[in-house]
Amino acid sequence: MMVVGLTGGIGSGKTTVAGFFKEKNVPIYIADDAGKRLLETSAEIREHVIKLIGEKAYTDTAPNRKYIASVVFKDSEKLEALNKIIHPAVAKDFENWQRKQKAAYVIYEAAILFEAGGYKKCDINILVTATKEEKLKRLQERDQSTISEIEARMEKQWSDEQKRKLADFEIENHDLTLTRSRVDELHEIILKRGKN
Ligand SMILES: CC(C)(COP(=O)(O)OP(=O)(O)OC[C@H]1O[C@@H](n2cnc3c(N)ncnc32)[C@H](O)[C@@H]1O)[C@@H](O)C(=O)NCCC(=O)NCCS
Ligand SMILES: Nc1ncnc2c1ncn2[C@@H]1O[C@H](COP(=O)(O)OP(=O)(O)OP(=O)(O)O)[C@@H](O)[C@H]1O
Repeated sequence: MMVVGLTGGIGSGKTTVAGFFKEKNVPIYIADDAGKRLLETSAEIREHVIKLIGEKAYTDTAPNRKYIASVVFKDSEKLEALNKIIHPAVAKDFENWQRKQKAAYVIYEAAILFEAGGYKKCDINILVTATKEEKLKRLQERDQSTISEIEARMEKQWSDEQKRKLADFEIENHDLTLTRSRVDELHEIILKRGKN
């Protein structure tokens, strides 16, 4: 079974594109969601995160995501250490999930697919892009984030130029109708590759 990596900068439309593949009954694994779930449920991760970020990282048993974000997105070392805690657990969780899937291919959607090296385990890698203006507008509408909060995250991610060098395909996600037809096209290409 092939693994297709799907990534893109914050607000580029990764989750939206993953939804279009889901409509074609392609199993979708959202790494961000797995990271969130493990942060909430793994006692081992909780212990490591509190050691790294302090007691305020959790209120009772729930992770304080806003607080953790406020620390790590302005401290590259702490972000890297947090990634080292969460990513291996997500990789194991993905392998268990993938074993249960019955499909020609699955999608592994991850915000930092290239930065964290996950693309090396994928047979094909798709990059979703949009203009900075589009991303800022979408995120302000979706999350009511401030521009500085969004830019703090953008600075911790590679540029589209860097990602393009490692991507097999790009989806320029401007008009949703065109994006949907691009997904249809890539779906056929992926199925053909799987047959060869
Ligand atoms: C710091 C955390 C708690 C902030 O949670 P929050 O709910 O505010 O953000 P969320 O997880 O929904 O991420 C929103 C967006 O932020 C960006 N982002 C998240 N993690 C990272 C990271 N490690 N590096 C760069 N950008 C990131 C991505 O564009 C992501 O789509 C969370 O992002 C986190 O645990 N990140 C580190 C682990 C990780 O890399 N998770 C994502 C893949 S497993
Ligand atoms: N082509 C588009 N036109 C208009 N709005 C869009 C388009 N694509 C996505 N959106 C909207 O922009 C917001 C961000 O899209 P989405 O959540 O898919 O991005 P993402 O890359 O997964 O973001 P994150 O990195 O935060 O997870 C959502 O509210 C989504 O509905």
